[in-house]
Amino acid sequence: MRVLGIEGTAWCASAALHDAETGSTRIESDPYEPDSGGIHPREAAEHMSEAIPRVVETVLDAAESEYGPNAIDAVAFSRGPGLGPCLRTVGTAARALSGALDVPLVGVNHMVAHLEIGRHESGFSNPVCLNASGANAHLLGYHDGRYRVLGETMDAGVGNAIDKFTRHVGWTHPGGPKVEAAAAEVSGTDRGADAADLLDLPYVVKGMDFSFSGISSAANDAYDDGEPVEEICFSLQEHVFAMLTEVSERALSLTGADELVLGGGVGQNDRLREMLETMCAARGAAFHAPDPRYLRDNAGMIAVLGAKMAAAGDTLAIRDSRIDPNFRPDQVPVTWRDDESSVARLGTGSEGDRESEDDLESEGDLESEGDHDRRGAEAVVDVVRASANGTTIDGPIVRKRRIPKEYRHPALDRSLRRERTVAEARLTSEARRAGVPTPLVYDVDVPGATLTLQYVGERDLARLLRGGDGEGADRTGGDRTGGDRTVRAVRSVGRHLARLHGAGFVHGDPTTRNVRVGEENVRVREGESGSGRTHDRTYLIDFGLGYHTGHVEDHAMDLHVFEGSVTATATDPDRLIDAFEEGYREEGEETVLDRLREVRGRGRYR
Ligand SMILES: C[C@@H](O)[C@H](NC(=O)OP(=O)(O)OC[C@H]1O[C@@H](n2cnc3c(N)ncnc32)[C@H](O)[C@@H]1O)C(=O)O
Ligand SMILES: [Fe+2]
Repeated sequence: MRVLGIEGTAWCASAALHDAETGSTRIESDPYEPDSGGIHPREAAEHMSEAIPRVVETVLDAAESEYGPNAIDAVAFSRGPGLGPCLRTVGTAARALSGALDVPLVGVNHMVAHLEIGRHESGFSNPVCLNASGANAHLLGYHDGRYRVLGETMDAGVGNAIDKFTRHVGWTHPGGPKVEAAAAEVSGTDRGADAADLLDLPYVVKGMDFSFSGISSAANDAYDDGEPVEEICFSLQEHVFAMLTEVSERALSLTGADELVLGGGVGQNDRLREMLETMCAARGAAFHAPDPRYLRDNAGMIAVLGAKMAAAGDTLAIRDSRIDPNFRPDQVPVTWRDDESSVARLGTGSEGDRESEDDLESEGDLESEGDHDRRGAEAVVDVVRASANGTTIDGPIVRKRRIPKEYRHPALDRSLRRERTVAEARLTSEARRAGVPTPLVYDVDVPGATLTLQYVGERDLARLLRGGDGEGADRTGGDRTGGDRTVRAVRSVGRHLARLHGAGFVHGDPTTRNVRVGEENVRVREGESGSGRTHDRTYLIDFGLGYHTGHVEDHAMDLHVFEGSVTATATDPDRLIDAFEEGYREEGEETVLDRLREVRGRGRYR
């Protein structure tokens, strides 16, 4: 199968021919280069209408001279997301060509193409995908027929966030390569590792979501204040890419996946690639970054995915082929994958750390086996048996140490570990005072970034979700189905978050991994059969990203983060999400739920 791909979502007019049999791809691109400032939508559209026919013709001519008159089996085009006027030009050209050549039309989601090209090249079966492009920044993972958004920017795309600064400085689009070159002047000297070179900029991650609006403005302010532009560029990269690397690691940890692929134009940046590579190496995950010509916008990725879709029969009738400027990656039914398994691999044995922890517990040999290590996304957790903990504390304890992250600038790393250790200690206790079950905090060692905490629960909610019906059924006494057990657990998480918000702070990272679930004995009520009864207690842990805030938006984000982690990993997310929101409604404010719906529906392509 040979597919003609056409790309033109914003700045790059491009056509490509991909031959699925030989694997060869020929790409012809013509970028729009504004004389000043950023992308002007009207100019970009004008560029597309001139350049698209040209690049298509070049590729078609080459195809015909190589393969003869019936060179093309399908025409694939990027349907969105992107700038409407640009997309319309591409759509019109693609429809006309599919008619003229009498071959099927394939509508490709540009963001899914950015991620599939890495999967295609690497041969990874089920990676977490980081899309770092101009107008977007997503973490995606395949689950139950779609690429789910595990995390994403809450405002600007990563490239746009950087370009906003370069526009302020007066540099032309694209700004990313210029920032990289300027930053290299700092990191090229050994001053790079020196704390003095790193400007303090906002670092905002919320679970696997993140925000760049504050950092762009702070970088602009630093420039206006006379900070050297190289140092701003260096600090901007260190912060922005560390945020992306951190959320990628959290996604690997949440899903249990051990493969990461990179996509998008910002992926051409060496420092970002280096950070991701370092992070993956440290946790034993495989990492793949495609060749730069497949990272920046190009029609090769459209043709490669187009060929897979066409082979799966996933083609479009002309009347259904409208473009979609807000086309989200999770709207695309994935028809072309033969591997149906989910990116979420918890409980299948590929994720050693949590698995062995739970085995240890279920065999009831925590005390006899002794100490046990676990490595989460940011900390190493030691479970210490009761008789060896050297205290009078009855029951196992955990020592949780935030380990240095080699990928991060040392000064940034130190301050994050310190801040989060302090926040966790403080908010874990505050939450308990607000009536939310949390571990007792026995000791805080701020310089060592280490907390000593009570061991709570038996397993995390992520594992309970994966366990499905079988797991909970016989462990909960009167409860018939584990499904009900998980529903009750998520409802209580809703109540817990409402209480935190009522007390004036957010958890910051309420994913299913940060909820522990354990049985608790309750007294037998009169007339009830059976010798005893237990019910579940759900604890919130890991308050390191929490902070005090009364903003409805921040409260809604907490709910969004939790729902994101459920949607990405649960088999029947809708029921769970309803229960979670019911729980929140019981104790929280309706305005927060209204805002949550707004956050969810927000188009983020700016
Ligand atoms: C919707 C679609 O039009 C859009 N595509 C897009 O933004 O082009 P893409 O090629 O994926 O990414 C361009 C961005 O990539 C940045 N970029 C290019 N080289 C870079 C580098 N060396 N370091 C940092 N950023 C770089 C540019 O500054 C620009 O912001 C998208 O994928 O979001
Ligand atoms: Fe792109």
